[in-house]
Amino acid sequence: MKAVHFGAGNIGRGFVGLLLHDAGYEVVFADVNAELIDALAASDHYAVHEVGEGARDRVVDRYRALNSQADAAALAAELTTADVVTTAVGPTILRFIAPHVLQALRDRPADAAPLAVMACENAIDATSLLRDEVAALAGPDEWLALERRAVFANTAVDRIVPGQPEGAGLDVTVETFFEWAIERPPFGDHPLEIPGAHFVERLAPYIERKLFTVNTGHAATAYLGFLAGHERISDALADPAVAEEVERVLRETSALIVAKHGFSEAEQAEYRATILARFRNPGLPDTVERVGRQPLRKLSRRERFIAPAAELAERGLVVDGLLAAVEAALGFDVPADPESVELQRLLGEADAATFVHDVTGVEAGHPLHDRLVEVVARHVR
Ligand SMILES: NC(=O)c1ccc[n+]([C@@H]2O[C@H](COP(=O)([O-])OP(=O)(O)OC[C@H]3O[C@@H](n4cnc5c(N)ncnc54)[C@H](O)[C@@H]3O)[C@@H](O)[C@H]2O)c1
Ligand SMILES: O=P(O)(O)OC[C@@H](O)[C@@H](O)[C@H](O)[C@H](O)CO
Repeated sequence: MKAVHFGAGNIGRGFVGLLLHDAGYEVVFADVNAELIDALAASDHYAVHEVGEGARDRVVDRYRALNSQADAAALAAELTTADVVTTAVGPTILRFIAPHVLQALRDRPADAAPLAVMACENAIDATSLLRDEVAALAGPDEWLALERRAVFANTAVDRIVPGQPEGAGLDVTVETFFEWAIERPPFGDHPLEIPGAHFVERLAPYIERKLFTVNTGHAATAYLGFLAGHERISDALADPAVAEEVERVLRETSALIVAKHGFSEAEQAEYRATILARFRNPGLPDTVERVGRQPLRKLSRRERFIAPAAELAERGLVVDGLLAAVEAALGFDVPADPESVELQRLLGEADAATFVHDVTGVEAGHPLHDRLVEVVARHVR
């Protein structure tokens, strides 16, 4: 069994690659970072160091590594005989992966088992997004012939893998916790066997619970922590003023998760408490800059703040904490992050209504719209 995994970064090496390896797959890492790929190719293993209760070290071996930009022919050959394709590159990069997947479907023998494609990104329906990019590249006629050569399954992945310190090499430090939920129905009678993953009939409750609890809480901690002058996520949450605000945000998104997906209040409260304990893990050197990265993506319509706030507002429920977190995000000014630079440029140039329209995608007339404009108006310069 062979899996080609795009994105040999933190979650790629520290989670998806590890679980595929443990499931018995020969993993082929594909990445555009030449230095990383050369280092992976030059080594025959790397270690995943867990931190936290019950931590143990794991070794990933029997992998190969390919530069997906410089060595497209070798990548195409690997894809032709792969069973599984996964990605962990970031949702905005999926369109660059689509041509490789299309080529793989074209090159595969018509009678080969369908290629299982799973995008492991923090985004709702990320695999569907990738499939739509592949279908658009193919065009309707060719897609009709090719689509049966693949199974596209949406997934939700959860494990905090911080940026790795300088000099760590290929090894990755991760938390002990992990969850990988995969849509079951696309596989029909032939589900994959990945012991670390669980297969679910409907992914929406899992991805929304994860994105609107873990990632909403994480991003709120990052933006509020950044403004309070904290560098690490664990330090930000040790600040009572930040912790109180983050808990307020999570009470709001929990109201939505419980109302919409039928998790009980007790179950959701326990999930929330586990997550806050994970953020507080002092052994995890996670930073507000990593967690707050790409603020424009995080402020977009289907993402961790605006999606739950919009649905809560539609239901007439409280969104004050989420709006305070959105306001904190507007203060994320990190020169090394191109989206932060762009955010600050927009705040300097656009009027509040244009900013709300262009960045959050919330339209005039929506119950959240005017409140967002009020928030942004306090920050446009
Ligand atoms: N780190 C986490 O805690 C975590 C947890 C769950 C989900 N995720 C999600 O996983 C994805 C990756 O996050 P990460 O933290 O591993 O980021 P990362 O920056 O560490 O890794 C991303 C990797 O993708 C590579 N890449 C970029 N463009 C590429 C391309 N065109 N083709 C192939 N590779 C390409 C980069 O070189 C990099 O090695 C994101 O969607 C993130 O939201 C991250
Ligand atoms: O990866 P992002 O930028 O979407 O979000 C940053 C973090 O919240 C995220 O990487 C978490 O660590 C992860 O989602 C935990 O499962």
